[in-house]
Amino acid sequence: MLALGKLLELTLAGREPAEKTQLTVEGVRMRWLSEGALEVKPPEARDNGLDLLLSAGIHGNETAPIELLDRLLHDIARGDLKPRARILFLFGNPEAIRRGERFVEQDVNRLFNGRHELSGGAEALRACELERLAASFFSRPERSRLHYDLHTAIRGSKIEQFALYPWKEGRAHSRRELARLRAAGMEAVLLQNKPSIVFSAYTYDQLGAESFTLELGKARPFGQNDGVNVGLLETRLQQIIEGNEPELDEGLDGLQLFSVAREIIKHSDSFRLNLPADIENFSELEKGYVLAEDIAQTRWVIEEEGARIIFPNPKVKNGLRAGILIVPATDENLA
Ligand SMILES: O=C(O)CCC(=O)N[C@@H](CCC(=O)O)C(=O)O
Ligand SMILES: [Zn+2]
Repeated sequence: MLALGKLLELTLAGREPAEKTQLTVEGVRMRWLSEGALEVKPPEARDNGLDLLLSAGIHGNETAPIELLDRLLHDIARGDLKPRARILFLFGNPEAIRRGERFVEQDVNRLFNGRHELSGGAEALRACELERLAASFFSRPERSRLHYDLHTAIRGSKIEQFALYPWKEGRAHSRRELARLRAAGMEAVLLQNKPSIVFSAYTYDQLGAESFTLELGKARPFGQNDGVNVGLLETRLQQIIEGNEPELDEGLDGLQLFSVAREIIKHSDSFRLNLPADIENFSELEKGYVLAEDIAQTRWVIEEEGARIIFPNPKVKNGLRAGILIVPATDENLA
């Protein structure tokens, strides 16, 4: 296999490759751009006009998605997977990946859309670099742009695999992309309804890509991901890469849709979340339940019918999201 196919090994070792560009037997050009960043370019005659950004390891302990991208890259480097799409592979937070931790000082996925400019440190610089790499990759006009930012969650989930679809004023969520996600094994999609500071929101909002955060299961260390079944997603990604994806109809085939009712923001060290430590994502919450309490007698009381909680995390820094309250949504506003 070509050395550049070993992007993960290089990243884990903190090494730069001796040769920055290599050609596979199929004439596919692989170009190392920076730590954890590799561009794959099919020969001109085979290029189908899709620019596909695949990122993982924005959180360093979420290893199943990193292993998935590593397998795809190996297959390309060996000539077993023959891309028709141009692809950018990104391992988001190399130092956190090496340490097996969500982040070192700051959560990189809270530093996009301008936020990295408001702070310093290695992770703010990395968020800036990831924005620059994505912007340069998605700078070619007249091409389709697709970004999947792959994650696993801190806790178990009543709905194992789901996507979060960013929001932008005046732009409708695409039914076709939802059908594609369903075919890739996603069981639910959270349709966002306000701007956000995560990576997928940046590429959606600023770079015009169809972008998603995908949650694939529970976060575990490298080599312990048998319980995370990425089979359907892996097959669909191989098809997208090779440009032989089966026709998608517009049916959503049981895909559950949710929208955000409220984001629970932790304002102070007095913040208390009234949920058991082992609560699963998508757990339902009764009307009237006091979900959280914070400084100055602030109380978060459930008022919504059919409310559920995802990503509850009282340990986040003050000012950040400590959970999302979601409610069922319909498909009526899809384009
Ligand atoms: O399990 C958790 O609490 C977090 C899992 C995770 O990292 N999720 C992403 C979602 C990004 C988005 O909102 O699109 C995150 O919190 O960064
Ligand atoms: Zn994550």
